[in-house]
Amino acid sequence: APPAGASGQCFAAEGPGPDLVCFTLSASSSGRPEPRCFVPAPGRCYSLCVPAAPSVPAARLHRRLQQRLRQEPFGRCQVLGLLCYGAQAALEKGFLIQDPQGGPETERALEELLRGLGELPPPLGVYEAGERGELWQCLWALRGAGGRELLHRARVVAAEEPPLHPAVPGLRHAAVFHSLEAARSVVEQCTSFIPEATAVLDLVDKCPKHSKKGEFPVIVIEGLDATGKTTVTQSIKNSLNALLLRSPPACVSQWRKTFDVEPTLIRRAFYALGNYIVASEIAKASTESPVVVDRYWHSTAAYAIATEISGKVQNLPPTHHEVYQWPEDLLKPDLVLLLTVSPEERIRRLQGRGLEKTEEETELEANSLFRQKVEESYKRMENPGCQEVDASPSREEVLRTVLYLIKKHCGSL
Ligand SMILES: Nc1ncnc2c1ncn2[C@@H]1O[C@H](COP(=O)(O)OP(=O)(O)O)[C@@H](O)[C@H]1O
Ligand SMILES: Nc1ccn([C@@H]2O[C@H](COP(=O)(O)OP(=O)(O)O)[C@@H](O)[C@H]2O)c(=O)n1
Repeated sequence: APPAGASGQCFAAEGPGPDLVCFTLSASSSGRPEPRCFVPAPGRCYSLCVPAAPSVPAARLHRRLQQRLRQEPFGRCQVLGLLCYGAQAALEKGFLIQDPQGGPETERALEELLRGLGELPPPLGVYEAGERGELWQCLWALRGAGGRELLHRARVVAAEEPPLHPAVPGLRHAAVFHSLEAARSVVEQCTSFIPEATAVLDLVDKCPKHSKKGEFPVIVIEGLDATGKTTVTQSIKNSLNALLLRSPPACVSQWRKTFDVEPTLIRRAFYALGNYIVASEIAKASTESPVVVDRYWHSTAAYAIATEISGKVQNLPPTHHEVYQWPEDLLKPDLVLLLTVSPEERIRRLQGRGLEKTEEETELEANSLFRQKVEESYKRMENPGCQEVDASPSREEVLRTVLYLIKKHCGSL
């Protein structure tokens, strides 16, 4: 909900610069300081937002806007992610577009972009400085024959940062799925424009529902890229005569590149379904031998949370939040080990693998925040939680530690 005392809407801009900037829109001044730096003169500032409710058409519209705003003539603008509360305090997701030059071209291009979206395009927000330097937002609905109608004009005043990041309440429906049905229904809505969605659903529907674990232990290895999951899971497989599985499973991995370019809602639903397919493989395999799994639900949830929650680690949902709870209808492993290494060691290992040798400093900074959020989300997972393993020592030593923990938790094998 908008922060207490907000009499209109609240805006939270994301991106470089301030982490979460909140503004209240109100008919009269609240006496709070004016956000003077919001539109740097002689620049102009605009907003475009679509409903943040978990709907496939809205998610695709957001993605379309994002792609168009990366093209010309918007190259000279700074485009920031924007979360805002619209009518009836419903969360909206979109973009704040800052044009440092402030000519008429950007506004014309934005109008054209919106008109190109077909019927009922989202309104265009235009920010204007008032006579005394105060800031106003005008919300324009685009009409036929090049016309537009003013829907709303309101004063922009600074607001306090809300106690919860605005994306937190919607996470469970927009990115972190807690049931097969929830993920399935999203992918089902995509069959008309993603042919692979039908193939994924066919595989899911062939799996027995509510798979039960066999008598052998099931161990999941989690961690960021290059923390040593492949190395450790291979070694466990050899040491314990275990079957090695991974999520997403081989049968859907050829479709990853298709779903990876889709909006969060669709992409995360695909990975969630992958976990249910793996669950049925685990159920079968664990009647015959120990099973080791390279990534599972904790990866799907932790990456989804970390990408949806912009800004600093403190913006993550608080500990014990419902997003950190294991889905009730997904087979639970006996033990989940989280491999962690220092950022420096992780980069050494990435480079050793011949990937990403050079990175811009700013990107590294963004990556570092992202990495921290993924790791912290992993650590907050519950029921089952992740047990952390320092994976910085040698391969042999890491394997010894992991085998010791498996014996301790799963008894003699
Ligand atoms: N304990 C370790 N010490 C040093 N290098 C390691 C260790 N474990 C893995 N590596 C190396 O680090 C790189 C990433 O490991 P990998 O197992 O592929 O990680 P992941 O599967 O988590 O991405 C590989 O080149 C691997 O050989
Ligand atoms: N169970 C899983 C596995 C991967 N993923 C996604 O896939 C990405 C990493 O997968 P990957 O196979 O490249 O990882 P590595 O094997 O390189 O460590 C993450 O960014 C997640 O977004 C997921 O959501 N759920």
